[in-house]
Amino acid sequence: MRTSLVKLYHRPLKFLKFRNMGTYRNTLNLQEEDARKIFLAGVNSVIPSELVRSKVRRRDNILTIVGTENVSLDQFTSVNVVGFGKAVLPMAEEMIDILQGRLNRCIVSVPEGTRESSLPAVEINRGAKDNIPDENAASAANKIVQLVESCKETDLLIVLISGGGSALLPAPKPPITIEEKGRVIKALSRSGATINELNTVRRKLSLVKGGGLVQICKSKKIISLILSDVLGDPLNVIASGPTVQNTDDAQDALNVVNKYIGDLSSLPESVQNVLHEDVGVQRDFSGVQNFIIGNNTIALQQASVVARELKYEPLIVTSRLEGEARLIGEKLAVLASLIGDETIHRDKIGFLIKELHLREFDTGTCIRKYMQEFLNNLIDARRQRRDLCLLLGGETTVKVIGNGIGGRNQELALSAACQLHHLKPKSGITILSAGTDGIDGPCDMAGAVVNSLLVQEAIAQTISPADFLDNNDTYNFYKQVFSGHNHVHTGHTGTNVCDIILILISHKVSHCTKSRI
Ligand SMILES: Nc1ncnc2c1ncn2[C@@H]1O[C@H](COP(=O)(O)OP(=O)(O)OP(=O)(O)O)[C@@H](O)[C@H]1O
Ligand SMILES: O=C(O)[C@H](O)CO
Repeated sequence: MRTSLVKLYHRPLKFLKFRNMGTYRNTLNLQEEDARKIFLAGVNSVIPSELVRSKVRRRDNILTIVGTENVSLDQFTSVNVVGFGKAVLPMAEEMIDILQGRLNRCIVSVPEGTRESSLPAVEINRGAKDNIPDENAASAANKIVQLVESCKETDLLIVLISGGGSALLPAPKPPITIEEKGRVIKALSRSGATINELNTVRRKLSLVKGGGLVQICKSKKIISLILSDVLGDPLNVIASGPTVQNTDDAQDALNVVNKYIGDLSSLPESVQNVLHEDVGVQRDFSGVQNFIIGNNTIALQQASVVARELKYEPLIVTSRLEGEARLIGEKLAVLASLIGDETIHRDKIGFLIKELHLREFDTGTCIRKYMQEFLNNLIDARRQRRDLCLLLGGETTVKVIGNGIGGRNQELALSAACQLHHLKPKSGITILSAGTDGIDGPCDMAGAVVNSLLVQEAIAQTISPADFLDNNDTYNFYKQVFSGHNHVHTGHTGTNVCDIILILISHKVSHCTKSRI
């Protein structure tokens, strides 16, 4: 299959008029272009079809998931593929191509508005508008359940999973209706339940989540290929773990509901009853394999390769950044300013990193060891007079109180820009924050890229960044200052592995006087 990689749209700098064009501004201009290239490299490394193509190989009738066992297709009577999630159509198309001559059926449940496919073999069902389960998604789930139930012991089932899979495979335990289940999930979500908590409840209320899809399938071999949109890739959370053995306690879902809703009597009786049920015994899962084929770490790693090619010293800080976007933006600006200073402030940097919980959990590295390595790399890079590129992945949050337009990435970036303006760092600093899905909040931009001069330039245009931040109107801030030049614009990328935040720090101290910046 041919894939089109994601492109960036942006107004070239030459059309913009900057005052005081000087060495410092030039450094920032270059950093901005580099930040965009590095981000794009990260996104393009997690394009779903490419991931399937690179991780699944077929030679004659031997199917290999790279880095694991080989499976002979000859041992199976038939091969079926099912998929649910925002990114599974291109994944399915690649699988169909790979399974040529061996595929029985392929059914996917994808969001409303998803494109057509040129492959007639893929049975596309569209539903769950705005990520809310509906009758269309329920009917898709029904078709998928029927196919999975019809699989024989000697069949191979391949399951394709990506973010949004929970809403696209709704099969509530009877007598709960789709509407009732949706109401409970919405109430929890509005009360601030995390995705881990939401999906704990979804596992309890569903026939197919929490390993339920395996439970209804007789096939001895089930292979799941998963594109993770959850920090840390917890298999039971991504799309609520339909092919992962359920290890929940009978009390877990009840605890979540108690925490956020409190009075269970406000819930439909059907939901109350199922919440009180025991978690049943599940079948043998030894023939089930769940593979993460793409995640935020992969995107950060590829971004760091390109950062190095662009002559930066890349330092991956974390793939699990969480917290209030504005606060995180401020802290990252302080961290960048400290790192950009001539003296290395070991204690202050260490304190900030701990405070931000920027640990590289993925490698299992303990925080002390990680900090030591981080500081050593930093000192080395400084000695060699190399520019730095810090890479972070994750997903921050925004409590929207204003009535403006924006998203967590645009808000993080503007808050960082305000802090940089306040701190007046001597090094050139550029911060990019953008969603790998290309959509930040309810607007058509992936995020924004800012630097240590942006706020000064906004103020010179009598634009107050604080007012825009307070009204959660960061989208319009960027539109007004330099006509949206600072936006990161990709359109829908077709993938989603959370957000990427890049911090570029020049080793050169500004030639401009402090008052200049
Ligand atoms: N005006 C705004 N300013 C800042 N953030 C906003 C604004 N409006 C919405 N948001 C934030 O955007 C988030 C929704 O963004 P988005 O649609 O990217 O969600 P998501 O959870 O990342 O979805 P997906 O799982 O598809 O990536 C909400 O959590 C909300 O906090
Ligand atoms: O579908 C879901 O449950 C979320 O996108 C997390 O994977």
